[in-house]
Formats: sequence, C-alpha cells, structure tokens
Amino acid sequence: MEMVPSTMTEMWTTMGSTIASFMFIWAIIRQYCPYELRRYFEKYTHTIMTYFSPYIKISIHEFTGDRLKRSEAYVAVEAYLSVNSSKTAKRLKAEMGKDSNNLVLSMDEYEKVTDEFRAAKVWWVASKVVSATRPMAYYPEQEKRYYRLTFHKRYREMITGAYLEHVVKEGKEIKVRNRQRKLYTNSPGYKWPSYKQTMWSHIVFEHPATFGTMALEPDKKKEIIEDLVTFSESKEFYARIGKAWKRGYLLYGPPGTGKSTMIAAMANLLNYDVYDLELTAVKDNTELRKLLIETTSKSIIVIEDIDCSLDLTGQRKKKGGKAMADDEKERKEVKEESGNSKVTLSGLLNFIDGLWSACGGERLIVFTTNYVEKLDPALIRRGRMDKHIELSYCGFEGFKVLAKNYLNLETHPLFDAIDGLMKEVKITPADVAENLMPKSPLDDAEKCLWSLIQALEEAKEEAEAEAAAAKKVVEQSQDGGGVCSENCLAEKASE
Ligand SMILES: Nc1ncnc2c1ncn2[C@@H]1O[C@H](COP(=O)(O)OP(=O)(O)OP(=O)(O)O)[C@@H](O)[C@H]1O
Ligand SMILES: [Mg+2]
Repeated sequence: MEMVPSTMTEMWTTMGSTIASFMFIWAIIRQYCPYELRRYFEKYTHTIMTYFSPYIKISIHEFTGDRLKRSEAYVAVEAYLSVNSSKTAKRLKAEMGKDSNNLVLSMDEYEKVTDEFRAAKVWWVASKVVSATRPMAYYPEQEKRYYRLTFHKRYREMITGAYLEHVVKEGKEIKVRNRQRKLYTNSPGYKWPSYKQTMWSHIVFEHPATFGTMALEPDKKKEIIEDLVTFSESKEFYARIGKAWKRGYLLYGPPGTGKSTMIAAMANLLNYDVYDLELTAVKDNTELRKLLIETTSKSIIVIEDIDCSLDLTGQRKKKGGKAMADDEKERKEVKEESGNSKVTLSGLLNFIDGLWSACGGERLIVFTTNYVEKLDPALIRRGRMDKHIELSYCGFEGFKVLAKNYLNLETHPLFDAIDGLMKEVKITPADVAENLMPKSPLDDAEKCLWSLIQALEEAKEEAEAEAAAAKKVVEQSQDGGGVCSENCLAEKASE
C-alpha cells in the first residue's frame, strides 16, 4: 500500500523530466535551427500530437483562395461569436455598429471562448499567423487571421453538420441586423486595384428619406412599395423561372421631383447598400464589368442622369433639318462631358443582362433621367428596366405629406387655397419643400404656408404671361399670313 504514493511520485518525476527535456530541446531548436528545419520539426510534432489527441480542430481563415474577398464563412463566424462570445470572453474588442451610435463587441485575438450545442462543448479561438517578412518584399508583412474550433471526436458528425450550419445561419442574421449600410462610389481617376484595394470607395449610408416622408400619390406609393417587397421576397420564384434575381427601375421626371430621394427610400426600405456608378469615370466596358463583379448582394446599382452620362442614345429616330442639327450638337457636348470614357451602349446592355450580372444576386438597377424620350428604347425596354416610374409635379396629396413632415400640420384653413392653386400651376416637390422650410426660428407654420401661396401665385402669373406671349405670336403670324411651325412658335414666345 505504501508503494502507491512512491510509484506515483516517481511517475510524476519521470513525466516532469521528460517534458523539461522536450522543452529544452525545443528551445535549442528554436534558437539555433534554420527556419526550414524548425518548420519541419513543428509539422511532425503536430502530427504526432494530433494522432493521440481525442480532439478535432477546424480552422476558418479570413481569406482563402480569393485574396480580394473575405471568406463568407469567416465573416459569419465573426458575427456569431460577436454575440455569443461577448458574455463569456474576457478580452473583447469594440467597433462602431449600425447608425454609428452603438459599439459592437467581438472577441479579441488569441481569446478563447466556450460554446455549447445539444450538450456538446466546443471551444473557439481567434488567432492569426504573421507571415515572415522577406527583405525587399513587395507587400508588407501579412497577417492571416483565422478562427479555430475544437471539439471532441465523439461529436464529429453533429458539429461538422448541424452545429456549423447553425453558426453560419445565425452569424448571417446577426450581420444583417448589425451591418452599417454603405454608399459606394467609383471615384474618377482611380487606378485599378493594387493589393487588396477595390475600385469602389465607400462611406456609411445614412440618408433619412423613407417612403413615409415622400410626397407621392398614395396609390402610386403603395404600388412601388409592394413591388419592391415582392422582389426582395422572391428568391425561390426567380430560381424557379431561371432568371437572375435582379430588377431594373427607370425613374424619370423633371428636376426636383424626388428621383434621388426615392433611391434612398428604396435602400432604407429593403436595407440595401447603394452603388452610385459614375459612368463618365469608367474607362471602358472591361472596367465596367470589373466594377459590377465587385458589387455585393442586397444592393442598388444606380446610374443617375443616364442621358447625360454617355452617348448612349443609340439610333434615335431621324428628325428633319434643325432638330437634327441640335441633336448632333447635343451628342457632341455629351461626348465632351464624358471625357475619355469608352463605355458603349452594348457594353451597358451587357452590364444589365450579361451572364456575370447574375453573380451576387438580389440587386436592383436604377436609372434616372430628366428626359426619358432621349433614351434608346433598347436600353429601357421591359426585361431590362422592368418598372418605369414617372415622378412628376407635386399634387395636393403630396403637399399634405410635406406639410405633415415639415410643419406637423394635417389640416389648416389655408389648405383649400393651396389645393386650388396647385390645380392651376405646376410646382415641384423640391420647391414646395423649400417654401415649407422655416427660414428663421420665428417662422411659424402659417408664415410658411403663405410663402408657398406666394410662390404658387408668382408661378401662375409667369405661366399666364408666357401663354399671353405665345398667343400674341400666333396672332401676329396669322396677321402676317405666314405659317409658323411649332418650333418657331416656341422660339418666338421665348424671345
Ligand atoms: N417627392 C418628394 N418627396 C419629398 N421630398 C422631395 C420630393 N421630391 C423632391 N423632394 C425634396 O427636394 C430635394 C431634391 O429632390 P431630389 O434630389 O430627389 O430630386 P431629383 O428628382 O433627383 O432631381 P434631379 O433630376 O435634379 O436629380 C430633396 O432633397 C427633397 O428634400
Ligand atoms: Mg437626382
């Protein structure tokens, strides 16, 4: 019986000295052996340890084959652990979250946390490998981050199946809930990526516009919202009919009628990112393709003022004489404005429905224009631009939305006068909004309404004066016996 403690002591002593000798050899190897030999030794020690260990390890690296894109699995695990580790981890790092007013916590490097799934215990470690810097290396020292999951081999099937599925699914949901939406732009003069750079630069998207604050006929608003929501919920439908999950919107109408505002409202409704594509800054069709491939899912790709962006008007209907000359002049101007860009109409059409436009999924493509009639019909046919939305002058219903937003008024005795004037003159929502905006702290709602009435009356007088001038021109031309074309009448009236 007395032998037992002594045998135990001997055993511990032997184990202790074995470990000490091993550590000593390891220290010598680290100190004196060349890097290659060290790596070799490490590799085999590792293999022997793994052979005897009952634990399995899975690594999830931040970058895999494609160095330009973070691995989706890594991003999902990062999000999952940001919520599940923040209660147990002792060292956390904090980053700015959604709307820049809350901090999102996640586990810091080399931190270890435990998770449980159906009574199985697993361990996560956040780690990184710093690659050796070589003298004269082109790229600076690289850090390769990864997460390592460790679990007992008896849970192999459950962890590699159900648990990882659960982590990725929950991680993606957390990411969507926490993500800060971004507004991307392709800056002019930007050079095609060097290491790990992209052709897009971005800022946080924080536009406050919503469909609730937009002055729009209620039926039209409802129709657009339903269309957008149906699109965002139709993943299976698009897959079933064999169509890429994207939808094109053409927004057209005079300046100040809310086209850009509607894009922001769309992004806020669907929680999408916005890619504001400046076509004049795109060198050629190849660059356009690269830009498109970089866009991510759940995004709106916007080309504003498509008619001014490039000479994309294609083969327009032939017009006679002067109109044709104007047309040519205009094209020349557009060409000059668009600088050296060689993006063509066919390049843009391929951009909309080419094979690679399907990569990424769930995307809206929005064009805006002030002159829909100038666009090539091929560019805006259904199937490319699926929904055409006209944004027009402000009606009384639109005014009521703005009065509620700007002045918190639902009704007022001056509303009737405004309704009457709005039926007679055209005014853009931008002009209505400007008049309803208090100009000093002393301005009350009634003063703002009077300011709008005054603007409407002035617009009415102007329209009446123009109509009278046009009438006079017609009368003069009839007295002179000459026949005046529509164009010539317009010219004379403007004189
Ligand atoms: N329908 C609308 N509802 C609410 N506000 C509007 C609306 N239309 C315009 N506005 C207001 O007018 C301003 C200008 O509107 P916006 O930039 O959306 O016009 P636009 O149609 O894009 O003009 P442009 O053709 O010149 O680009 C916005 O900041 C917004 O405050
Ligand atoms: Mg605009």
